Amino acid sequence: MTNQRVTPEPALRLVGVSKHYGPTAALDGVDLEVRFGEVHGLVGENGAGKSTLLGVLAGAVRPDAGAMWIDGVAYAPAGPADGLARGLATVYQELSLAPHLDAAENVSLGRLPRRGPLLDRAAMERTARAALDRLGAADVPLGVPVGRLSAAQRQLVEIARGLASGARVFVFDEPTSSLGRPEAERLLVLMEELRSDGAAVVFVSHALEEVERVCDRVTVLRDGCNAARFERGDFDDEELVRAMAGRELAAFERTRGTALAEVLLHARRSDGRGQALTVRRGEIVGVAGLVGAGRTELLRAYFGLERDPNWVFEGRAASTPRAHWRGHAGSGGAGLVSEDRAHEGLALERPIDENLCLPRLDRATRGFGWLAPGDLRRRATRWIDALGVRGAHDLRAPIRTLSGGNQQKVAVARLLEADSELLLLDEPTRGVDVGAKAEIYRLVAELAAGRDGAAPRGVLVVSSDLGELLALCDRIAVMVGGVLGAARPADELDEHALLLEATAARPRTRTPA
Ligand SMILES: Nc1ncnc2c1ncn2[C@@H]1O[C@H](COP(=O)(O)OP(=O)(O)OP(=O)(O)O)[C@@H](O)[C@H]1O
Repeated sequence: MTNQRVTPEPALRLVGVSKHYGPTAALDGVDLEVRFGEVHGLVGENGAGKSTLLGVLAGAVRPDAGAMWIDGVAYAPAGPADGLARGLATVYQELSLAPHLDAAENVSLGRLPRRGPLLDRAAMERTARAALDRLGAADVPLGVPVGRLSAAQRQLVEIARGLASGARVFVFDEPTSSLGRPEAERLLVLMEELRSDGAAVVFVSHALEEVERVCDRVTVLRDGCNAARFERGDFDDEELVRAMAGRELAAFERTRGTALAEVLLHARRSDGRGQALTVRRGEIVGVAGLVGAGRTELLRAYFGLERDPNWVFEGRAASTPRAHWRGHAGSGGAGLVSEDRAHEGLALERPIDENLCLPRLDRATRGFGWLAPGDLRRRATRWIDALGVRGAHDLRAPIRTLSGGNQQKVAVARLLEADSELLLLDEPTRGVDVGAKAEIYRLVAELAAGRDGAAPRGVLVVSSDLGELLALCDRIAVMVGGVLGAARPADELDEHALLLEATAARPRTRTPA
């Protein structure tokens, strides 16, 4: 009796969890076990069921079948508050805090301390400060609405909220995908620290090298089912990809393009600071930099989405971008894939096929042609096959029913479908799985080279994924504090060099000494 081994209960146990949406089995009998003191990876292709599983865990999605336990005690949440009450904190990629409340209020939300009839602001600040200090996040301001904080700071507030409520299970939903490299590194270290403190950490990510680095075990989902489970040391990212896809995937390797003489875009700062950026027909140019360096602002200024007297634009595609803004793409001119697909990229309530073919529909309704329903379906199906869009059984279903990564594939496909001369891609593969990433790179490279006898296009890519820029681009410039350095051949650069330049206190000046 005294010799009996005590098996500690797993932090989290799920058995046979299922969730159907009409004919789609988002989850089909999924099992998951996560221990205290481990970081557990959860990976799978776009549409594999990861977000649905997190929704079930957080109490936001009601499963059709299955059972769950937290620390050995049955868990059947009726809503998101139940998770936190049972010590489970979910850190979402999108803002899930109350944006108009500040960090101190968000950390104590649901458990606001009172002194008599009044809120005890001093106690709230003490609690928030203590939790943020534990995270080494003294730089997060307490008195600012969290809607105005950076993505990285908001995540820290969410983790602080979990810590303050005594959470022992932390679930991270693609936490590094909207962060720059330094913030992503900080978050990975934080997850490791939570593990050292004995917490259980679930890490959902498409960044497989990060998964390989920090995870003790990894559960792989495919088509809503368990596909594999790996222990640390038993897998590498190639093995993960094979388990996710159920087949070998061809890696993307680009033969560098040949830039033609024609300048499609020439962007320079009106105050003469830094270098000008030129995109010629036939080439892919990348812009690296930290989050907040001003890269997105450059694209938005070009499109006239924001009044910005800092930038002057010239070149063939410079005169008409605004006219082609509707639907984010158009014939001739330039087209943009926005980094904010939910608000600016897609019409979430409109059908999948309309979202895909919007540029053509736009022209059709303007009297430049007519798109028959059969034609719409054919074009949409072609893209769905080319990019492996999962879950698009019914092309007339609203696009919000697709998983996040599959929505992103549609946003990119739509731009590829338009015949813009200049493509501007802002974080084009955020949330996209490895297989589809390679497919998107291949299609973009083909467009730059001139496919099926079409004229070569020019491409400008903004990305926080340095590997992506190095794989895809002919030349890469780094932006620091709104000022661009010189675009240099990608072959002469590596991630380290780009990161060094991006984190330099001052940008390189026009005339090196
Ligand atoms: N509200 C919904 N209505 C219909 N289908 C849905 C709904 N939510 C999810 N689905 C479907 O369930 C499947 C699983 O989606 P889920 O979002 O869980 O995938 P995921 O693994 O998180 O993908 P991603 O990596 O792209 O975020 C997909 O086929 C998706 O289209």
